Amino acid sequence: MQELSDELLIQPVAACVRGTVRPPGSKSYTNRALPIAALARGASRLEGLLDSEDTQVMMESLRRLGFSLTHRPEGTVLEIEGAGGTIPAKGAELYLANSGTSIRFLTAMVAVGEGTFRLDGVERMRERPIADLLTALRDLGVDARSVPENGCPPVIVEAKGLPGGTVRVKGSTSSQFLSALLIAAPAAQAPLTVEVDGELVSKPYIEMTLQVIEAFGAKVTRVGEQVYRFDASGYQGTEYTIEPDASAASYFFGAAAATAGSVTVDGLGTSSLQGDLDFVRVLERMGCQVDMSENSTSVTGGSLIGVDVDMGDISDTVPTLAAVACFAKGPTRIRNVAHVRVKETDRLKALATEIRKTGTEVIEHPDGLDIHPGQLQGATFDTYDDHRMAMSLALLGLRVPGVVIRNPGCTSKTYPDYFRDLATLHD
Ligand SMILES: O=C(O)C1=C[C@@H](OP(=O)(O)O)[C@@H](O)[C@H](O)C1
Ligand SMILES: C=C(OP(=O)(O)O)C(=O)O
Repeated sequence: MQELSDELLIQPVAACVRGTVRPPGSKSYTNRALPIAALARGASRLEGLLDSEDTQVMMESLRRLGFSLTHRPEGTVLEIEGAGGTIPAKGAELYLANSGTSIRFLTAMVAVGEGTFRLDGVERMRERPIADLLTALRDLGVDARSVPENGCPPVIVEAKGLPGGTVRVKGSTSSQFLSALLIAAPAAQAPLTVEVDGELVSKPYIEMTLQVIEAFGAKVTRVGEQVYRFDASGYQGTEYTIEPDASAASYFFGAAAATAGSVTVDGLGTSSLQGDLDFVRVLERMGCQVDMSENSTSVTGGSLIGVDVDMGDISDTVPTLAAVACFAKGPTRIRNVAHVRVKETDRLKALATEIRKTGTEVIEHPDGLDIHPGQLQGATFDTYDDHRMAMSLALLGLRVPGVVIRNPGCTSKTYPDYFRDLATLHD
């Protein structure tokens, strides 16, 4: 873990960034593999997992739920003894900080157990919606409710097993509600069919969820477009390797683009299902060269042109693009990402506020941003306790002198060593 003070001055590169990086394990895969391994029969061994706040709160919660987790000295290897579709603890209080995946996945998971489970997080978590998931659980017969009755945490689940049947869930605010039900479904008491009700944001995460479910031996039948049937036969423990995080990789690709440099990300290539790897296709449209092999991806920057892009499927990379767009010739329009207003912070408002400090004109739309690049000046950026604000705004400092990141330690949510790794690319 890096020691960081309250403010970090970003050193501009002399010419451009160059090098190879391997970001830490994927948060999304780690936080799927952990609850699934806990629900499985027998032991699992997870390799390459992410060790950061979002995964620590998941691991700590699984311990509180009575599961046995053993970290190997290698750090990124963990062994976990599954309980065959049950929850050992008869009730627990779980603290999930500001980890959306953790609180959503665990809210559905604890329904398979017995007892009273309370799930809560930081102040901001108490503003992040979970109502659509609670509604779906109640429709299935689970007593699950928002304590303040505003559709947000804290949440209480009075569990007595997850019934089978058919359930519809809304996915227009977050895909995590659907993923949560899919993860719990193989441990239901009877066959369960899960259907998406209406529009679904962040779609690629659903393929990731299904991939992990199947890797742990559960059978899922795709009955129709966004209709999934499970036969309640449960999960089987296994050895599972987690690839690097594609959202984290976006900052290094962004660094190559912003400085007309060249960066290779090791461990992520054509074989990856992580939607955020498609961020490189946006950079390609802006004028970068992208080279992908099965297990690595390289981006080489050149002169950049602005783009008009729908980021609904890859919304965690909105802050990265917003930063890179400041170096392009011509405006960039980011569309279809109203759902980023309910993440760690309202990212559209926060990005507009902070990027304007550089002298760039930014227009905030209900579902996106317009960025009109101009002469850039240094600025001290507030980061709103949002790891992605800190990681993306730092890219501006690679070229603009005087960029300071406030509370750089907030990257510990998903990437504690981010600034150390970014510094390895300096020329
Ligand atoms: O399922 C996942 O692992 C995630 C889904 C996305 O959330 P939404 O579906 O809420 O957009 C993404 O923003 C988050 O970082 C991780
Ligand atoms: C939105 C994010 O995370 P989560 O929803 O899991 O808190 C993120 O990592 O950008």
